[in-house]
Amino acid sequence: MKNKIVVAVDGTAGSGKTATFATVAKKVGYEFIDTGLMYRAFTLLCIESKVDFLNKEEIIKTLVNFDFSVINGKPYLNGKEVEKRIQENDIVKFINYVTPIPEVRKFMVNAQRAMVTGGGCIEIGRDITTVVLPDADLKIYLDSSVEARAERRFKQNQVLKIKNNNLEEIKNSIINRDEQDFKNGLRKVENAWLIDNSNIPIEDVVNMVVDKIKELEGK
Ligand SMILES: Nc1ncnc2c1ncn2[C@@H]1O[C@H](COP(=O)(O)OP(=O)(O)O)[C@@H](O)[C@H]1O
Ligand SMILES: Nc1ccn([C@H]2C[C@H](O)[C@@H](COP(=O)(O)OP(=O)(O)O)O2)c(=O)n1
Repeated sequence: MKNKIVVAVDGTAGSGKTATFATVAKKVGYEFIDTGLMYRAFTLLCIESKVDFLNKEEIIKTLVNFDFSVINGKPYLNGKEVEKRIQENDIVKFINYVTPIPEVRKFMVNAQRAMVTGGGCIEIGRDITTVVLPDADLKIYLDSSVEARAERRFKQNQVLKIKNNNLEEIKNSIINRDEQDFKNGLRKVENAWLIDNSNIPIEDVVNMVVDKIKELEGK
């Protein structure tokens, strides 16, 4: 009888967390939670509520109107499906005003912790191995070079037909997001497994992780 485990994943913007671990979750029959969607959806709510992003109180007050759910793998904001909308450039432009606010992070951390009720779950983000799930059975820190991540995001945007897709701008945005993420506490904790996938095909990373989960389930 295998004992399903809790997997916590952090990593830099565009390193491949979603694509890699959504596939891993499918292969091992685990639930997959992408906490970045929550921050993106909340940023969208702030945009729609026309908040002044320089006014932290206004952003914090908006939390009372924030109703987020994931149904059949798609994110919903106040009952409306927002999967593509929250990948648009305006979200990336404003999200760094939202993610550093302690009251916002406290709200999100509580919600994200409550989503994991036991083994059989993979949760990804920036503070999962450090704050949300510090006692996870398996902790992974995924990273890639800025160049590799910019190239991938550029190609991803082409597929998604994201407007104003510019490689140099993406590279600068990744550098800015990294800076903000590190300020927000993104780091590799001692007992996390570092995977640098700059030159490793996604299929190989998926297989490495699936093997590790199966090994730990058997323990
Ligand atoms: N090991 C890899 N090699 C090449 N491309 C990858 C690899 N892992 C992920 N990608 C691609 O990189 C892009 C960004 O991945 P994504 O999962 O959105 O990153 P994140 O969730 O960390 O922001 C996607 O197009 C994805 O398919
Ligand atoms: N647990 C989390 C998850 C995401 N964030 C931040 C990091 C990013 O700036 C935004 C969006 O996260 P997301 O994972 O969707 O970003 P990328 O897909 O990696 O570009 O939210 C966070 O601060 N804490």
